[in-house]
Amino acid sequence: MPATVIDGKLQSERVAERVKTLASELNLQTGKKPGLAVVLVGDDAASQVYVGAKTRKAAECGFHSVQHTLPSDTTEDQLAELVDQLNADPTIHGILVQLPLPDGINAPRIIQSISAEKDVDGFHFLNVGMVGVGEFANAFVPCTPAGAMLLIEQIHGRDLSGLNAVVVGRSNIVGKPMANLLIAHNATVTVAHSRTKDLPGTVRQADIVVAAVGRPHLVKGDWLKPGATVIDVGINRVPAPDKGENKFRLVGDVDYAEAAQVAGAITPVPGGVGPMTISLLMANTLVSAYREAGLPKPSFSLDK
Ligand SMILES: Nc1nc(=O)c2c([nH]1)NC[C@@H]1CN(c3ccc(C(=O)N[C@@H](CCC(=O)O)C(=O)O)cc3)C=[N+]21
Repeated sequence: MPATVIDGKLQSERVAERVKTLASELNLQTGKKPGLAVVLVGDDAASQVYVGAKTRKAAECGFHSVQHTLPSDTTEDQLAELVDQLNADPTIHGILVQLPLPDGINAPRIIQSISAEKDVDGFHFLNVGMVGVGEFANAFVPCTPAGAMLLIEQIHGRDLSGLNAVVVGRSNIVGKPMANLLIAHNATVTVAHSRTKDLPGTVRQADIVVAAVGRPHLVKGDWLKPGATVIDVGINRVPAPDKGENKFRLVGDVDYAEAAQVAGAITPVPGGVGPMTISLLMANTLVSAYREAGLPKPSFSLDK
């Protein structure tokens, strides 16, 4: 039986609807709007697309949405100055500095200079540490792993006791926080990566596979346990000569055509984890605004 397709676009719209409702309630109660500042340095084409999508979604959710686009020759000190200004701006509850930053800018320094209370990407060491120790009440969880968890929740519920999860990839942005979230939800977690001895055999143990390595079509159908849930975090642009010269298409880290024959449930690319990332950015910003207003934290579990 072919796999259930997990509709990330639909689920992301459900999250965004809830954000929008909660933003308007905040506005009625306090006269304030959640404020999101997105900072783009340079003219990377893919980054421009993503940043535009974030700025637009924030406006759709009824936020105060600002985009700062800086030239590629911006200095690290100039960027740090902008971050300081946004840290001090009471109308801004979330700051996102789009990665990657141009060569010559110390990205870790810039990211760590964002105030932890406005770090809606969840990259500040304070947020990383809180997620690491399972202290979620005041943590911003990175948007991609948080979105992936909500999709997993649609299939397995919130308690993953007794299930084996294999995360392929150990990045600070996805793999490591993903593993922490899965552990917090009682899964038995393996983090595999390029130095893992038997990657196919390791993945075959998984009831839940999260692929986040940035290698197009790495995970094959015969790597999967039949019925497994497959969450494909990869967003790879590959040449698509069938669409014309110099045309590209997006593919995940999973060979979808093969995997869909074996998996129980699978996320597509596009239309899977990507849209969830953007909606969870809105959710984090909303939560930040509620916190600043002294209101109780809203939850974003996607009950069916
Ligand atoms: N500080 C920072 N925070 C980020 O969260 C961040 C970042 N830097 N740098 C780049 C990556 C990438 N990222 C994506 C978000 C949404 C889609 C997304 O919505 N993708 C659509 C397709 C979009 C398209 O067609 O290109 C989909 O998968 O359906 C993709 C990629 C956030 N990132």
